[in-house]
Parts: sequence; C-alpha cells; structure tokens
Amino acid sequence: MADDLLPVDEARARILAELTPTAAETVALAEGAGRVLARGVTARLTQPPADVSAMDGYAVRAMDSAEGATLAVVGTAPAGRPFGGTVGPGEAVRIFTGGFVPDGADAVLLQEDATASDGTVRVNETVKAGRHIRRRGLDFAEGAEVLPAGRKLTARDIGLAAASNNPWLAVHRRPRIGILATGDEIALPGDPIPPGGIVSSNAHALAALVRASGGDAVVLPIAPDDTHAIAEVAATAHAFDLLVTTGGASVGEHDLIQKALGGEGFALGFWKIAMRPGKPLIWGRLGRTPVLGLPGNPVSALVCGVVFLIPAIATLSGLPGAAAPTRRVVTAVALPENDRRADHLRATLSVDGDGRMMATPAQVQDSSMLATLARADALVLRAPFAPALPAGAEVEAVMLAELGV
Ligand SMILES: Nc1nc2c(c(=O)[nH]1)N[C@H]1C(S)=C(S)[C@@H](COP(=O)(O)OP(=O)(O)OC[C@H]3O[C@@H](n4cnc5c(N)ncnc54)[C@H](O)[C@@H]3O)O[C@H]1N2
Ligand code: MOO
Repeated sequence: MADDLLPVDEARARILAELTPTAAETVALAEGAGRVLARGVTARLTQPPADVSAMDGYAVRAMDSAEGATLAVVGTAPAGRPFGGTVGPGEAVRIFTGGFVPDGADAVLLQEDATASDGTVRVNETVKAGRHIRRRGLDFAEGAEVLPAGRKLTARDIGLAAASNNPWLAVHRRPRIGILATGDEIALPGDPIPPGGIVSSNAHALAALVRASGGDAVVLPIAPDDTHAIAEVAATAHAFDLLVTTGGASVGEHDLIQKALGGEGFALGFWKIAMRPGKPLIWGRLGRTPVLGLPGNPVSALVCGVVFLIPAIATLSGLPGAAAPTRRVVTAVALPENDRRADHLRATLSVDGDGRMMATPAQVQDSSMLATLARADALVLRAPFAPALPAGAEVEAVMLAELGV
C-alpha cells in the first residue's frame, strides 16, 4: 500500500497552529530594527508641537502681504528659538525651516519671493493664508498609536519611534531554535571525517537560515545514530522554542529520531508529507517543545527549512506565518507531468529579450546536491499531479534571495 502523505499546505497549517509567539522583551530603540513589536508604539509628543514654517522666509499676515507691500521685520524665529511677541499689522518676523510660526502670523513669505533691506522686507509675490505652514500635529498627535503590535520594524519605523520620543520598544524575544544533526557518518566541518562519512552541512546551513529569518540558532553537538545519544541531547529541548532535527527521519533502521525521542515523551503529530524533496518530515512535541524533524538529505533539509521553518519562525516571532511569497515566472524548458508529491525544482533565473523572467530548472534534481541548490535563484513549484507544461508556460516560483536563504 502506498504511503499516506500529508499535503504541504495542511502540514504547514498544522505546524503553525501549534506555535505561539514568544514573550515580550524591552530593547533599546537602536536594537529594534527587524524585530516584531509585542506592544504598539504610542506617540509621547505631538509632531510638530506647534505650527511651524516649512521654509526659510518671513512669517507674515496674509492680509498685509500682497505683491508690492513692504513690511517691518520685528524679530527672528529660528528652529528651536520661538519669537516671543506677536506679528502686528504691517509686520513680519524672519523665520527659518522648523521655526514656530509666531502669534499673529498666518503664512510664510518665501525668502526667494522677498527683498530684504534695512529692517524691512518687500513682498515680491502675493502670499496666501496658510502658505508654507506645517500645522501642529500634522505628522502625529501625542497619545496616538503610531506603530501597531505585530509589526516587523523597518528603518522607517525606527525613525518614527524615535521622532515620537520612544527610547525603548517592547518586541517579541527572538525565537530560540535548537538544531540537532544526527548520524554516525557526519562530522563537523574541519574535523576528521569517519570512513565513508560526510561533512555535516545541514546544521550550519539551517543556523544561517534561522538567523536570516530573525531567530537565534543554537547548534547542538552532533548526535550519533544511537537512541541514548539522541535522547541525551534532546533532553535539553525545553530550552528552545522549537527543536529542529536533521537526519534519521526516514524508514531505515538507523532512522532513529522518532524512536530516540520516544523515551523523552515525544508525541508525534504527523510524519511524511507529499513533497519533494522532504517527504519524511516529522512534526511533534517533546514535552512542551515543538519538534520539527527534517530529512537528512541536505537539499531536503533546506527546502523544508524554506517551506516550514521560516514560517514557523515568523509565527514564533509574532508575525503571521505564511507560505513564502511566490512570483510568476516562465519556464525555459518543458516540464513533465508531476506525481503526487509537490515538487520544488531548483532553478536559475534570467531575463529574456522581452523582459520576461525565465526559470531554468537544473537537469538533475537530486536532494544531495548542494552546489545545484547554492547556484539556484528560485524554487519552481509544481503542484501534485500538475499537468505537463511546454517551454514558455507560466509557473510559480519562490525567490530564494528574497528570503535571505
Ligand atoms: N526505503 C526508503 N528510503 C528512503 C526514503 C523512503 O521513503 N524509503 N526516503 C528518502 C528520502 S525522500 C529522504 S529525504 C531520505 C531522508 O532520510 P533521513 O532523514 O533518514 O536521513 P539520513 O538517512 O540520516 O541521511 C540521508 C542523507 O543525508 C546525509 N546527511 C544526514 N545528515 C546530514 C548533515 N547534517 N549534513 C549533511 N548531510 C547529512 C546522510 O549522510 C545521507 O546521505 O531518506 C531516503 N530514503
Ligand atoms: O524527499 Mo527526499 O527529501 O526526496 O530526498
């Protein structure tokens, strides 16, 4: 009987449904970029705090400022040093950008439209009431929420939080992701490689993916294919918001993850999904810690990282977790009919003479081939049982660089 394989979207939905955002922590404004607000940011002042000039020129009364009029300059109002008096009939105050518009004035005469001489200024262009004045509260008012909870902070947001006088921000703690690579045959880069062994790439690649997605990655010591060794490392799982394992996910007798975690109270959610690469994905819970068991094949581990781990980190960070955004591109080659597993074809992108984005899937799509994955710009998505497509047909693709992967 064929395996029962869970559809990718359903698997992702089940994973995300079991994750809750991390608690709030307070960080200095300068540390806030890229973090997700746990509480909204409220303006602690009104901006601008009064009517201010948007230009260098003269604060005037519009009714006195028709072309040809001459006004007496009775004071100055640079930014930060308001003029204390009132602008009376026939008077003007020299003003600079950001200066408070003095009482009595209702417009600003642009410096370029004025001729100053000896304590007076001549109006060379009629001024309308309200001209070049930024009204009090134009940008925001004290007490208003300027940034909502759940927002991932951009450089623009940091500027707004600063302007509204917020030196501290309440953000979700970066999700702490434990990464456990298993296998007798794997060795850390630079360490002696056992006979028939392979250098572990998964833990490092996944740690980079976690960091690029806003998480803190903790790479655990490699666990050999031995239930006790895996269980021992897994006993630290409570320290993490999510434990990610790689290897030992499949059906081989050395594929020990489920067996090894069993003794620690592992509750299996699901196993095996309709996806290529990545079929033997495991989802479950070890005590209170969710566990995402990724396949050992390096490309499978990373593609599953894109499809499941990045959205999981988003949800833990307080963002809506969702499938990676896709773009419509054109396949440069004919694609065969797909089988029951949603395919993720590693492809390079180029722009053709008509400006169309063309995707060329690698000819060999083996899930051990990291060089092909590193060269790829995109994952071309092929739904289960998608019909054959001719070259030139449109397909959906995930842009890897946009995800920082
Ligand atoms: N009879 C079957 N065999 C396999 C099936 C199946 O359904 N029936 N599924 C295949 C698929 S699909 C995948 S994917 C792999 C996944 O297997 P495991 O998760 O159990 O992974 P391992 O057997 O431990 O390793 C597979 C492969 O990856 C290498 N590896 C492991 N860890 C790392 C690491 N940290 N860095 C780099 N490379 C790693 C390992 O040496 C193996 O070559 O199973 C298929 N088999
Ligand atoms: O799904 Mo495995 O990931 O095909 O190699």
